[in-house]
This record gives sequence, C-alpha cells and structure tokens, in this order.
Amino acid sequence: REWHLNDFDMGRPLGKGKFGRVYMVRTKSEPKYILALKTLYKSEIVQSKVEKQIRREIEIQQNLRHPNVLRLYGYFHDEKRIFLMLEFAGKGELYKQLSKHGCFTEKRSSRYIDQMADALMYLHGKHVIHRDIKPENLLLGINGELKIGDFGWSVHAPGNRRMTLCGTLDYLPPEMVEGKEHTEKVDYWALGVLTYEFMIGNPPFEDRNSVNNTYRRIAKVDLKFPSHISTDAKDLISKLLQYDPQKRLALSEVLRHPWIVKYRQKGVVRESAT
Ligand SMILES: O=C(Cc1cc(-c2ccc3c(-c4nc5ccccc5[nH]4)n[nH]c3c2)n[nH]1)Nc1cccc(F)c1
Repeated sequence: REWHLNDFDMGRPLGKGKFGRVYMVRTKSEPKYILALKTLYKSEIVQSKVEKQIRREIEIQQNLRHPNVLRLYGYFHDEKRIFLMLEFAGKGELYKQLSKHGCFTEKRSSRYIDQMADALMYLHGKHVIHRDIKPENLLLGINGELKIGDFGWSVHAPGNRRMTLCGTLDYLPPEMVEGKEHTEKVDYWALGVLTYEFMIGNPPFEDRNSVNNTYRRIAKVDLKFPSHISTDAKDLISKLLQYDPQKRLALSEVLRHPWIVKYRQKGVVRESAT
C-alpha cells in the first residue's frame, strides 16, 4: 500500500541518524503501530553521492526477516525527502547502555553475542556481509533483545569495494586494513572485537592518539586481555580475532562455544536459522 506522511502522528525525535533524523511515530488508523520514521533529505543524498548505497540498503533491509535484525517495513517520499518506516526498538541504542555501564557483565555480553551470531548466520545465509558491526549500529528491543539496526556498509558477498574509511577503524580486520579482497569472515572478526568491547568497555586495538598505531595493532593482532576476563571468554575472542580469515571460528561453532552455551537463557527456543 502507499504510505504518506499524514498517515502518522509525529512523536519525539529518537536520534540523529546519518543523512537525517529519526522520529517516533504512530499510525493514525487502527491498528495503531508505533515505528521509527527516518527522514533522509534527497539533496544531501545526491550531494554525498550515496544514492546507490541507499537504494542497496533499502533493497537489502526490506528483504530481511529475523528477530535480531531491525525491520524496514516500507518507505515513501515527497519532493524533498525519503521516509523509511523502521521498526521501533523499545529500549533504544545499545551503545548508550554500554557508555552508561562502562562495560557489560559476561552473562549480558554472552547473550548479546549469541544473538549477534544468530543474526550473522542468517545474513550470511543470504550472502549479505554486514561489514559495519559496532555498538553504534545496535539497538535493543522491548525485551532487551539485540537488533542490528544499520546496513550502511553491507554488500552482497564477496565485496572488495574501496570504502572511504569514515568512522572508526577499530572494527576493521587486517584484510580490509590492507585493502585485500574480503568475505563474510570480516564479520567474524568484528564479532570478536564486539565481544571484547562489551566486556572490557573499549575495542582491543584502540589507540586514541594514533590512527596509524591502531592499523599497526590490527595488522599485528596485538591482543591483550585484562586479568578479570574468564578463560572461556578469552578463548572465544582469540578464536575470532585470527589474522587468517580461514582460521576464524565459524558462526555455528560460536553458537556451540562453552562461553555462549553456559549463559544461554533456559527455555529460550532458538528459531533454527533458515
Ligand atoms: O539509517 C538507517 C539505520 C537507522 C536506524 C535508526 C534508528 C534509530 C533509533 C531507533 C529506535 C529507538 N528506539 C528508542 C527507544 C528509546 C530511546 C531511543 C530510541 N531509538 N528504534 N528504531 C530506531 C532506528 N536510525 N538509523 N537505516 C537505513 C538507512 C537508509 C536506507 C535504509 F534502508 C535503512
């Protein structure tokens, strides 16, 4: 069906995404749905020459259905703007929780990584590489479930698009730092970085003062753990942060890893990844 801006009651702003703002809105007609309406300005999209990327992101996200992937229900536009009807995530942005707590407990981190691995298995099953996994792109549903919210850099595998290195380098694997061909295995590396950051509060190869040194530390896999990290957690992270993409632990193995299994919510039935 065709949607228009006047189908919605406007709520409060939820955040400033890239290229535009996101508002909490509700449909006027029954059943009243709450969703996150993202506005993208056509002028900005044209100026930044990202039209193709936005089209790809819409096309990818519209066809994804997974409990840990934020839904894109549809979109519409007027002469100046494009409007995206995105799923409303009841508990907001994960990185705000991470900065509020500093870091998460092993149990909370393990449950998030369990959900991430499930979502990534689903995406890779559709030959979608995310390529931009980081706390800023994750949202939390009303029951605290994790939702991957952004596909700005996802491509159909295998990708080797030269990407402008905007944003953090912390999640880049060696093969992308070295501009080599990359596959879905870049997401395995990022999953390792994410696990580390959830538990320690900062990414493993970060050097706040020098971008070059972050590159160097990534290429060297210069991985150090604080003493309080459990052996199981260190084992999983080390098996994901392997220089050689082929050596990285497969997602199916992540889902069976002791550090993931021991914290898995009892009685939670996992929808088998289709
Ligand atoms: O730009 C994004 C990603 C994106 C998602 C969001 C976003 C931001 C916030 C929310 C929220 C939300 N819930 C909250 C609850 C409390 C406080 C804040 C909250 N934000 N729910 N859903 C959201 C979605 N901003 N940007 N997707 C996109 C872009 C272009 C094309 C396309 F198909 C998708």
